[in-house]
This record gives sequence, C-alpha cells and structure tokens, in this order.
Amino acid sequence: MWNPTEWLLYGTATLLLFTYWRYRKAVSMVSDFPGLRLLVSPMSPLGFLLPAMPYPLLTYPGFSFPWVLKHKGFFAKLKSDTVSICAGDGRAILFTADVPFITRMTSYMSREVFPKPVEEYKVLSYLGSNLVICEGESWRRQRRIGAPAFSKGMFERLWLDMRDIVREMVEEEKWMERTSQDYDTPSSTTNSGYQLKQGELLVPNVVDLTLRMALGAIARAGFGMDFDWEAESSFTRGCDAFGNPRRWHWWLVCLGWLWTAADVVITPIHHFYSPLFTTIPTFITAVPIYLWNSWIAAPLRWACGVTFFFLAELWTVFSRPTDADFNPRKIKVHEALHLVAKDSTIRLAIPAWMMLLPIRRMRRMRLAFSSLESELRRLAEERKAHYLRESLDQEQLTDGPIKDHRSDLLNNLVKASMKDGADLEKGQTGGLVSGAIQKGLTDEEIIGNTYIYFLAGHETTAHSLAWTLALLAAYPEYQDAAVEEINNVWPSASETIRLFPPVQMIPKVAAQDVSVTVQTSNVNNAASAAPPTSEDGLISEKKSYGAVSKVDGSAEEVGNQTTFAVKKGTIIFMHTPGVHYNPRYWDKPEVFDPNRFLRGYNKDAFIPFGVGHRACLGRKFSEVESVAMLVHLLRNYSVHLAPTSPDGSVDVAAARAKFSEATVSITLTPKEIPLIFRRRVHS
Ligand code: HEM
Repeated sequence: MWNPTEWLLYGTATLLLFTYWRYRKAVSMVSDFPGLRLLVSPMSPLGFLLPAMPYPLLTYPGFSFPWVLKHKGFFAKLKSDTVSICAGDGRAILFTADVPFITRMTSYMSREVFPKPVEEYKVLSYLGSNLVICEGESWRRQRRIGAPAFSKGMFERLWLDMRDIVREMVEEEKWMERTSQDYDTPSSTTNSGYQLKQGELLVPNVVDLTLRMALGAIARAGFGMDFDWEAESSFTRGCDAFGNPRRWHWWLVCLGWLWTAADVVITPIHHFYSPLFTTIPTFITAVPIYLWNSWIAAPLRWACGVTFFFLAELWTVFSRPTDADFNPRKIKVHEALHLVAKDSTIRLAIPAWMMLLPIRRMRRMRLAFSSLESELRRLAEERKAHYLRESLDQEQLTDGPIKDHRSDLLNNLVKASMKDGADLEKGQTGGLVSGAIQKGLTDEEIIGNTYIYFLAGHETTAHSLAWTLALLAAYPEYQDAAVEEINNVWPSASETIRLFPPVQMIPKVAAQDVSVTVQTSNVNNAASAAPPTSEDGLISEKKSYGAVSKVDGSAEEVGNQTTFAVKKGTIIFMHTPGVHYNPRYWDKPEVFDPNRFLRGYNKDAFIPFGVGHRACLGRKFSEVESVAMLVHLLRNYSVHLAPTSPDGSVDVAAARAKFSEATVSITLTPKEIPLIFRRRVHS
C-alpha cells in the first residue's frame, strides 16, 4: 500500500500528464498558431481568480488582460492582429483585433459557421432563457418579439424620461440648495483638503449617479415602471445582521468553521508529528485521536462540519425574521440588479454548492438573485393582469398614446406570451418541438428577457456615461462645444466608448473545421518593431513571427496574411480594446479626440456594440439616453475634475491616467471618479 507521500507524487504526475495532453489538444485545434502558452486559461474559473504573474512557467496575463494590455501590450508585442491562447484546460482560443477578419466572420454568409458560443453566456441564464443566450430559431423568435419595442415612440419617451430623471436627481439630492450656500463646514472639503465654493457640488463617485440614471431610463422607458431616485439601504443592513452573535445561526456557523479548521489543521499535525500527541497522557487522548484520525471516520467528520453549516442555513431560512434581519421585500430592484450584475462573474466561477455557504458574500448573492426574480415576476404578472383587464387587441396596443407605455418592452414580451406564447405553428421544421415552431414566449422566457434587457441596458451605458462626464471634465474645450450644440455631444459619447468599451470581448465559435485568414504583421506600429524575446516568457518560442513562414505545414503565410486551419469548437474573441486601440485603424489611438468621429472614420473598426446580426439591440437606446442625459445635465451644470490640492489646482495628467484604472467583470467598470459640478450662470 502506498503511503501519503507516494499518493501525492503519483497523483501530481498523473495530473501533469493529463494537463499536458489537454494542452497539446488545444494547440492542435488552432494549428499551433502563435500566441500565449499558459498553464491556466484566463477564461477558466481559476483564471478569473488568479492575479497576473510574470514568472517563467507560471506566466499568466491576468483575467483583465484585454483591458490592461490593449493593442500595444498584446497584439503589437506579438506582431500579429490575431493571437492564440492555449492552456492546460484544453481550450483553444483566438483573440482578434483584425477588422477584415471580424467583418468576414460576422458577415451574413458566415453566421452558420461562426455562431455565438451560447455556453459562454450561461452566467446570464439564471433567471430563464433569453435572447442573449440563444442561437438559431429560438434567438430569431425572441429577437423578433423584442426588436419592435425599440421604436421612435420609445426613443421620444426616453428623451423625456431622461429629462425627468435628471430633474428628480437635482431635486432629491438638493443640488440647488447645496450650490446656493456658502460653504463653511469641514464636511464641504474634498479628500485633498479643497474647500468647496458657492455654486459647487462634490460628487465623490460619479458612477453612483450614472448607474441610477441608467437604471431609471430602462425601468421607465423600457418597462413603464415607477422609479424613485432615493433608495433604501435595507439590503446592506440585512447583510450585516447576519453576523449578529445574538442569533443562533451565528454560533452554528462558528462551530462549523471551528470543526473544519480542526479537521484541516489537527489531522496533518497528528499524522506527521505524532510524538507531540504521545507526550499527553495516552488514556485521555488515544481513543479520541485514533477515532478522529482514522480514515474510516473521515466522512463522518466532514459530514459533521457540513451539518453545522446546513443547520445554520436552515435556521436563517426558516426562523422568523426580526427587525434587524434582512427583508427581501424591502430591496429596491436597482440594488438587487446591481448586485446580481456585480456577482454574476463570481457565480459563474464557483460551483453551485458554494452558493449555499453561510458566507456573507454568498448570502448577499442568493438574496439579490431571488429578490430580483420575484420583482421581475411581479412586474410581468402585474402587466398581464392589466392586459387582461383592458383586453386590448394588437392595434390598440401599438397605437396608444406615448405615456401609456403600451408599446414598451415589457408589453411586447407579455403580449407575445399571452397571444401566442403556447401556440405552435405546425408543419415547419427546425423548431423546438418536433415538427413545429414556437412563436411566442414562455413565462420563464419573459422573466429571462426582462432580466437581460435590464442588465444589458443598465451597467454598459452607466459606465460609459461616467467616463464621458469624467473625460469632459478633463478636456473642458470639448465640454464647451458639447453644450453649444446637441450634435456635438454625440462625438464625445462615441469617443468615450471607443476609449472605454464596456464590453471587452465578443465571442464567436467555429461550428465546424474551417480555415481562416488573418493579418499577422503590424506595419503601422512602432512598438511592434521590437522582435518578441524569450524573456517575454509568454510567447510560444516555436514560431517565428516574421513575414513569411509555414507553420507546421498547416498554416501558410503570404505577405502580411496567414491562412491556417481552425478546428470545430475553437472560440474566437473579437477583442474590443484591441480593435479600438489598433493604430492600423485609428490615428493616435490613445488620444481623446471626439472630432475624429466628425472627420470620418472606419466604421468597421468601431465595434463596442458588436458586429453583424447579433449586434446590440439597444445601441440606439443607449445613444439617445447618453445624449439626453448629457444635454439635460450640462445645460445647467458644468463638470470639473476634483482638485488634487487645497488651493484648488488639479493634476490633470494624473487624473486622466487614473481613468484607465478600471476593473473588468461583465463590463468594464470605472474605479472611483470624484467630480465637481458647478452651477452655470445663465444670462
Ligand atoms: C454603452 C452601451 C452598450 C454597449 C457597449 C452594448 C454592447 C453590446 C454588445 C457588445 C453586445 C453583443 C453583440 C454580439 O454578440 O455581437 C450586446 C448585445 C445586446 N445588447 Fe447591448 N450594449 C449597450 C447597451 C444596451 C442597452 C441600453 C440595451 C437595452 C435596452 C442593450 C441590449 C442588448 C441586447 C438585448 C443584446 C443581445 C442582442 C442579440 O443577441 O441579439 N444593450 N450589447
């Protein structure tokens, strides 16, 4: 029988062999096309948790690498606008910043060859099926139902709703009173010690404002919901109450942790340093330690630890809530939605059972998901009841006056479920049910789609709005132009989204073995002149990145182009920052220059909303919303960077550099950006 050390050795050797086998498989899927060769894939759950590491063998670019490296640190360095990443999990991934390749891949002819890899989106399926996570007939049906809502009527309503939201924000947050007073209290100084002047107002983190605005926009214009600016903080209070020692479950959780710790710590100590234990009188320790340490008793020990946690959970679920406890009914939908969006990536990275752990973060996650679901269900039910009461026919629904919200998204979804949700068109092929095609939406799909419109229409726009305000504060010359004319706002918003694309990577998958042609040298980029060195560590050393070479006989390079075989199942990510910072398509890509959108630009190289038939359905919604918000806000307030010293001066270069410090989760999220709003004096 092997001892534990031998078990460890042979186990590790088997794991390494298996990992190598999977890695070779990944490499062969992309014909060993040059790129990064890693132990852990950045697209894996482990990759999500690991920090960037420069060590040989353990080199890892980090989960946020598309944003951190952009074009210069990735494609330019590897001298190719398409790069492969192969790792020990057996996954082959191509990243591309190559516009002709993207255009070909997303063309009408290629939609069957490069569909959307819907399993990459399973994080978005918790609340039900929706159009983002579907392909084929199911996607067509859901898009057909959702798309008509994005009509002229909705955009007119959106414009007015944005005006109201800005007005409510100013009223609720008492902007007029605050900017009218003479500041003389310490609370009116910024972190840098600058004393606010009359007419000024500090917003410590501008994303807090834009998140609420964007949610208000989709809630009102998209779903005809009531949305009030002020939200309760009941959610955080409820989470804190979970750590309250006066509740029984708290003690059970402690016991669970103690038990687990004892199991993890005492057993190995006893195993390797048993003399320690023999010094204690044997009759007290021998029997319990023998029992504790025996392999037979191990499942029992673990079961005990798990039972403590389980009991604690049962207690929290079934015990009567006290005032101090969290009450899900009190959560505002925007809090739940925000938390769901924030935690979705983590939820994807961890196994389902971990969600049950009585850890505050997990509990918060569970509560956010469940309360969002019940809120969306309530919304749909309410609208169904309304629809039944009025018994409106199709014509009345779409011709109603704007303020009735009769042609909004929710109505489209509910209508589709009630009129023909269960209808199946007989005699056609390719449907969900054999020989038939479903026309409407199921209840589960209504909830799933409501959630997806909220999610897609919320954070993306909110984050880009926050950066737009920050950039206008950092480049006041463009702000003045923007307020003069509405049309001038649009280039600023577009340039922001080019520099800070909220969606970092847009995936496709090769649905069959296929050969692809990509550009492999970066003629325009000075940074790419330096050949990659082995010190870079990341680069697969087998390959030359030179102009003409044959890659293992399976790839052929002619001029600047390489054609190589890609196997079915390979994921291809359109790398948004890679394209937007590619000097091949953008002059001085790092510079904020809204006027480039007025001078004429390569539209194919602007891909924040995706490309082709799966491109963003809410693009126009987001554009109208952004312009409306900027116009209504900047009309009465100018926006400025918060001073970095008590005398009011600002280190503009440092502030601009700080904008790039973003975190990457589902969308690119700005770090704290403090801004000062100054009331405009109108003549
Ligand atoms: C700055 C704002 C936004 C950005 C950057 C953005 C970006 C994107 C991207 C990159 C995709 C995936 C495209 C693809 O797979 O090729 C997408 C899909 C989608 N977006 Fe947006 N989006 C934004 C705002 C919105 C808004 C406001 C809504 C809704 C009101 C929305 C609804 C959707 C929907 C429903 C899809 C799925 C379309 C489909 O698969 O057919 N988005 N968006």
